[in-house]
Amino acid sequence: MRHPGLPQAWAEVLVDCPGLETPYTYEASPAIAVGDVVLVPFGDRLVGGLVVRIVSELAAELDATRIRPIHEVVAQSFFQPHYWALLEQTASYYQVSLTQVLRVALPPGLLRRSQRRIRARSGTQPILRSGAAQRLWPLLQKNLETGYSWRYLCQQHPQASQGLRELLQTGCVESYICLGKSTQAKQQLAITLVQPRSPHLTDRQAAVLAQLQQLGGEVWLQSFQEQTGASRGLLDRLSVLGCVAITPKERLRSGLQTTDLSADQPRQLTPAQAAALAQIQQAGAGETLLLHGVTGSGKTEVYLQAIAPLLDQQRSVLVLVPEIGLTPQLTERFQQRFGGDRLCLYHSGLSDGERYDAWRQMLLGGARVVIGTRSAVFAPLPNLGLIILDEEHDSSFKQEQTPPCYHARQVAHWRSQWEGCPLLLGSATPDLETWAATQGAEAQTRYLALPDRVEARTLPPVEIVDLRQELANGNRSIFSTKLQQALVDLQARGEQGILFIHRRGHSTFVSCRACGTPIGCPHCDVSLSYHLDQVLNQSLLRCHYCNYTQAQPQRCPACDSPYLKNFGSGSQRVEAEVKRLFPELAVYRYDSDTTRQKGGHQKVLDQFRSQPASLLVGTQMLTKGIDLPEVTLVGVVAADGLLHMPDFRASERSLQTLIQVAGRAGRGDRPGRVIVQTYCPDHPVLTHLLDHNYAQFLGEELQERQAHGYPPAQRLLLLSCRGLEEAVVMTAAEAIADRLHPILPAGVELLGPAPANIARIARRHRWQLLLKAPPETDWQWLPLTDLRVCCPKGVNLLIDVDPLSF
Ligand SMILES: Nc1ncnc2c1ncn2[C@@H]1O[C@H](COP(=O)(O)OP(=O)(O)OP(=O)(O)O)[C@@H](O)[C@H]1O
Ligand SMILES: [Zn+2]
Ligand SMILES: [Zn+2]
Repeated sequence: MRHPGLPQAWAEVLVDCPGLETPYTYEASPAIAVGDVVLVPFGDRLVGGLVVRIVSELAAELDATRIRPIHEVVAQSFFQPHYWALLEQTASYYQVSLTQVLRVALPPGLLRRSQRRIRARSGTQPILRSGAAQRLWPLLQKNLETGYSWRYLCQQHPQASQGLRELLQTGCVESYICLGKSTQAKQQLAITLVQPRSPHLTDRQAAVLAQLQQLGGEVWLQSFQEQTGASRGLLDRLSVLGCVAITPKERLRSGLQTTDLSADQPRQLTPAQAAALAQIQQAGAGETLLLHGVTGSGKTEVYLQAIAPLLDQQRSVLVLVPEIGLTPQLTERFQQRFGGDRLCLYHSGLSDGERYDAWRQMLLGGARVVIGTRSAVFAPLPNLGLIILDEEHDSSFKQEQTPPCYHARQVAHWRSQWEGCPLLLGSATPDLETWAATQGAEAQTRYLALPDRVEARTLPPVEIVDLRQELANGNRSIFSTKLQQALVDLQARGEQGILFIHRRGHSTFVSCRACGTPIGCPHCDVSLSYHLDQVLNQSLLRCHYCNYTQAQPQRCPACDSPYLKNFGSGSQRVEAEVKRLFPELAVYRYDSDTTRQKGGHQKVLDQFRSQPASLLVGTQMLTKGIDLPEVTLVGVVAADGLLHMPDFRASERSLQTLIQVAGRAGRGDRPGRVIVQTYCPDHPVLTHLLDHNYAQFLGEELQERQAHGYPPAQRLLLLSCRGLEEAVVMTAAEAIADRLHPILPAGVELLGPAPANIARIARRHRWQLLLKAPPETDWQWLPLTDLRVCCPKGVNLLIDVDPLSF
């Protein structure tokens, strides 16, 4: 990484100031390397920064005489070399700068919050000139291990910074970065088991010790007292006897709430689970495994048992989940198994301070399990033993719309190789590309299957209802006769059910009966959805892309006719219909409108779970692995909205969604039942839903993709131009096409430019180009700088490697 041979080098430094995104250039000595934490002049101050690039030639627009040198190196290679390599690999693959990767990987303000410290190197004895240096040296001898903060030392002598510089020059002291303790990190008393047995214990004391042991030997004092009823006096007595220690420990702001969860014991594995676990434990460094387990087959139990021995060996585990909505249940299970102290949550819902805390804990703390969403793939865990990606087919692992457009599964794959640990992908409906990698003689990924549900539970039978027939029979309700009867039965038996609808809101669009014009968003090329605001008791039209909201007009904006009609149903309408038809059922809506607040997902699920005869009406969110054992009925109100998406992945996505929704039924002791309503009952996706043969579907779908040259047969890259003025955006896209056509490598195809599926979102027009290439080609030939030059001011170019939406 170092560049000693270069005659003159410049360093691009990411300056740690809020809002600054592009690096600044400084003159660098040959000793400076990428990844160094440095101090640089910025305005009239000195600020911390991170060296992100060393260049030997200065950009033309920069004036060499005005470039200032780096003030000094604070810490060399602050990041582990393979962590840095991972960031560089991500930047290079996704065609973005390292800075853009750093922005998602590191918590904001990392350097600002960190502390610069100085310590003496042992065994050195310098000859010192200045009084300040002579004064500081003996002080540094007093704490050889961690030294003192720069700030503290500066308070010890008026010329301290000069003295410190002299000390640094002699090489007998070193400067390093220490992640500062955040001021808000709370301390709380914890009780730790020291000695489980002692000759003179009373029965009560012995019982309390046994309980502590059962809870894993270390818990928060307060929650332990609440759970066991042990008095503080009794615990203090045990502490005097040397059986326990009661000490303050740091409590993470991002830490888990102190819920009184009972400890959970590992389950006796089924033969299939045991076989999968054995393979995971044999997996080699950097190996990828796919755990394809049908819904309710006990994948999570396999994860838990794969993790436990690693923690005992002081290794860490990273668990990535698609969305935070799914995390409360999963977190709860992990917490019950391992205890809250060994778990850490990391997701974008945390505040900057919380993210910083979590980061610091991960860097400094011992082995632990981190559960997080997409960006947690960059969590700086020491000594990784395993990476797990649960629901690996979920598209929220891919960042879209803002660079870097990375896929956490891809980054996890590289990371497992750098760290030498296996990567375990889990799903009931694996992604076609993941599955394809398990096939054939040169399979890259080991395939593990859990073909059955645990405890001999069966997958719920699926019944398809033809809505055309319902209409012919005079049923104009959104519920077929069969689904209505099923809801009546559900109510009579006091059971729980789920209704799935793929759109939120009340109606999906409003249009004029006189002229047929749908009411559209003024900022996007989509129609507005009808919402009923229960608080304001007002009818609203809302855009699901830019959130533009207006009151429902009285007359058609196009022809002034008063006859407006709502079409298509969303979750709100379904909820209202159920309430009207089945007043005795307790109905809860589970969509992004009702779960917006912190802890909202958990709250809705808890309410639903506590009612005997209840119904959960929800959107896509329902598919994310929630485990509700009492649910016996799943109804899909209209499958059609899913089936007809304009995307080559439409079949794969809709079958995944339907299998996942159907999989919420019959997970407990009572068998489940699934009713799917549709206007096209013969759609191949529904045929495969009926036969529960997902692998066969994937096989057929793979052939389709090969025939049409889509992934995994070909690689894709999307170049998307966005801007306020359509003509300017279009011209930029055409200029890019002109620049690319003459240099396309053999086998690479360029499609477009053309407007995106939704040609305008939030007033920005979108024109795009799609590159298709054989799987072995890379994108390094793309002249990125030139392409950016094609885009005038006001047009943004987004590069999406392996895009998932168009
Ligand atoms: N070996 C086992 N014996 C008994 N019960 C088990 C066993 N393994 C898992 N379970 C229970 O079965 C239920 C389903 O398991 P789990 O949620 O792990 O399945 P899953 O495959 O992750 O499901 P999904 O993908 O549908 O979310 C859970 O309540 C779990 O506690
Ligand atoms: Zn009209
Ligand atoms: Zn809009």
